[in-house]
Amino acid sequence: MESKELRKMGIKKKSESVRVVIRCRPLSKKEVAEGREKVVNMDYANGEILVQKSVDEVPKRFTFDCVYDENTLQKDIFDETAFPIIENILEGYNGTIFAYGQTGTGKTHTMAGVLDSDEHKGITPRAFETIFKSINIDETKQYLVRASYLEIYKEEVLDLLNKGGVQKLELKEKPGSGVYVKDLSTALVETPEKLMEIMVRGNKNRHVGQTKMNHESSRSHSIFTVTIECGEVGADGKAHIKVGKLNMVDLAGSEKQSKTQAEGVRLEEAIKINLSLTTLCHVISSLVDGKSQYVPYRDSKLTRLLQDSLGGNTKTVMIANIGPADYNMDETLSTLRYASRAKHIQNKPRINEDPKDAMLREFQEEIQRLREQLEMAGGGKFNPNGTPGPGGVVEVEKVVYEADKKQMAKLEKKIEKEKALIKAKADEQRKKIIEQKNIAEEERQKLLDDLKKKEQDQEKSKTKQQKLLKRLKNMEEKVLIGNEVMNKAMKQEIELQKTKADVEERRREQLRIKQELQEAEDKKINLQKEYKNQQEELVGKKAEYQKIWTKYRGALDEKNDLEIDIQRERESLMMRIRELTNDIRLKHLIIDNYMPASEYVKIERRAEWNEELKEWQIPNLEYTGNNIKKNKKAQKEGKKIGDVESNFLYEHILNFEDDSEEEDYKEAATQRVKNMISNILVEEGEEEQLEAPAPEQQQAIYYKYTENGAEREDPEKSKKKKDKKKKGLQSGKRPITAKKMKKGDIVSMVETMTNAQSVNKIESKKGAKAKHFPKAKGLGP
Ligand SMILES: Nc1ncnc2c1ncn2[C@@H]1O[C@H](COP(=O)(O)OP(=O)(O)OP(=O)(O)O)[C@@H](O)[C@H]1O
Repeated sequence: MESKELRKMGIKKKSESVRVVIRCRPLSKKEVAEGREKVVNMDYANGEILVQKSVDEVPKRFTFDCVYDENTLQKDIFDETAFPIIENILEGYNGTIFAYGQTGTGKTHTMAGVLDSDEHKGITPRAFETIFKSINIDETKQYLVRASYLEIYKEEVLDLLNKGGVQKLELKEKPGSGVYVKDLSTALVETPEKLMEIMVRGNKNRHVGQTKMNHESSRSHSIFTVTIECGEVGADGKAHIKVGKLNMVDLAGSEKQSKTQAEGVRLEEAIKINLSLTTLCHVISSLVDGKSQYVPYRDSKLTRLLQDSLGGNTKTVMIANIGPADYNMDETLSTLRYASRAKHIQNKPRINEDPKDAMLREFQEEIQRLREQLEMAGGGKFNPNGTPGPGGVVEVEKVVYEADKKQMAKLEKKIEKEKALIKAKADEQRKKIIEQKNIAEEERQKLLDDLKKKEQDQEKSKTKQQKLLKRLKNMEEKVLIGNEVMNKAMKQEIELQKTKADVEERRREQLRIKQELQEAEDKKINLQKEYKNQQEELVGKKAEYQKIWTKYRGALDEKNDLEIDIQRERESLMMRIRELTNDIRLKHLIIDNYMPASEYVKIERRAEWNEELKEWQIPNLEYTGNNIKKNKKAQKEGKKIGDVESNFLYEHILNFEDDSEEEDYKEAATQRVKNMISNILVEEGEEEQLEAPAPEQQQAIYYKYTENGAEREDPEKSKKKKDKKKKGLQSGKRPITAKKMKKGDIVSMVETMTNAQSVNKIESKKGAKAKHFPKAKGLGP
């Protein structure tokens, strides 16, 4: 059904994919000589290609509408791939056949081939023949065929048929008819031979050059276009014109500079070629990924001219040419990937019906005018069966054309005869005028001139008739109509091609279904695999989960145990902290109340941390205070000087009733307090002396303890006091608390001593003096 009718019925025309076939050329002689390996394997029956560099590599698999290996005949690839498109062109569709691929892979061989070889000629010359065969066997239609040939060289559009030399042309766009080339030469053709002539002429103008990869490399993209207009009677009984356009495109090949080693002009060409091919790939990608709003057709002349063929209203076949050799594997894979993508491009082919600018209509109108003029000029009846003319019934038009041919032949003879008759008549009359004797010379001349003019006018009229006739003949010759007496063999040939194409179409359909089924099957298997994997994964995960759960439970128990342990430890630490805090409070109490702040600072400043023993140490302990005294005593008694214990407390804090009590306490007390409160006090500035100790010179510092705390005692006074003590005199100022103290009971001693009330009482009694000594801190009332 026609697209117009479908549209009227609100049915949208179905879209169809770009058909993609692959052709692999044989290994070249050079490649064989170099020992190149074949990495491409083709399965024609399944439309499959496997690319594999080595046996242990997983092959890369691609499927296409059809795949052709190196043994494929030119005729077969034409019949199966190009013929169906050509059939559609004659029905008013636009069609594009384009060859794409790396340089030197056989694009030109596929499209043009060897023009003068029946066996090796390519798609384009075969298309010429088929077009005319198809026209000739159809007696019910009128056709007008015209051709143009252009190339895109370094991003310039050049007219290959321009008689005045190659000319740069501009691209224009017309709403409705799309992109076209302004002022491109068009040749009307009536025979396949004329098309061939045109092609050969155009090829001479093409940019072809030698590269490292191909000794006759196309340096430009070429497009040979054949436009076929067809007049026929539609279902409505009226004549309609359909216009089909066939583009045969031989692209320049993509090339890697590293391989072609192109330089200068060749490199310049290669850059432009690669740029436009990259744009072509971008166009393909944007058409296929479905996300792009924008398709970059305008980024190159090539894509602009192919706009209708890719994602437009054209039936398109892409022939992707590849090489079989290992060293081209990357390019082969790249071509196959793009070809694979191109399979998904959707076009919406439609029949071009009754376009306003159909040339055939202009021809029909002109022919009608010529007939009428000839008739008026006495040329006889040109339309014996009425006036079919433009828009008339083609069936009748064909009869008219046949009648026209006879009429024209008759008219031609008649005009020739009439012309001869005019001349003969004029000659006879001229003779008579010359022979007349009774007229003046002047009058004779006038008669002769008049005769000549008449003869010329008559001749002119006949020449005009002849011109009209020739023009009519020419125009009618261009309008092609099937020939009833057409060679039976030719008809059979076309029929055979049609049948072959039908069979091929069915085979492809089957293959497509098979591929779809295979894809569905693969998907199913993958899903099953995935499902199986998921099930296995689930079992694995369950076991893992169990493991983790057990671990978690264990960890939880451990955490609880730990928490209990920590709690326990915390409690014991708290106890320890309490103990220590109490201990520290005791130390503070002792320091604050029994040691002047200045002395405390001195001791603190001199204290050193012994990392090894993890304790604070005061250097030169043995050379200080009572130790010296003790040492002296020991020396006097002839004893050896050994370790001297601090007797600070003994000497300055406590007074005991007897020696044994004294000794016991001394032992206990020094153990607990000796590191905190040393009895070694060295006057500031004595450090140097400490370096080289002279015990006799060391001056002991003494403290006296009063109810108000500790204060430094004058050494002289202290000496006297000691002397007194020696004499058995009791000091009246002895601390009351010391007397009450039990052995080792420091805390009770401190508590007694620091009883807040008594301290307060003392403070209130002593007033300002008490303030010079720190008070016991941190103890409860
Ligand atoms: N199928 C084939 N059978 C035999 N020979 C082939 C085949 N395909 C290509 N060749 C040969 O390989 C060579 C290169 O082919 P061709 O010129 O057609 O490549 P191309 O793809 O058009 O290259 P470029 O892009 O450089 O123009 C030519 O000599 C051609 O005859």
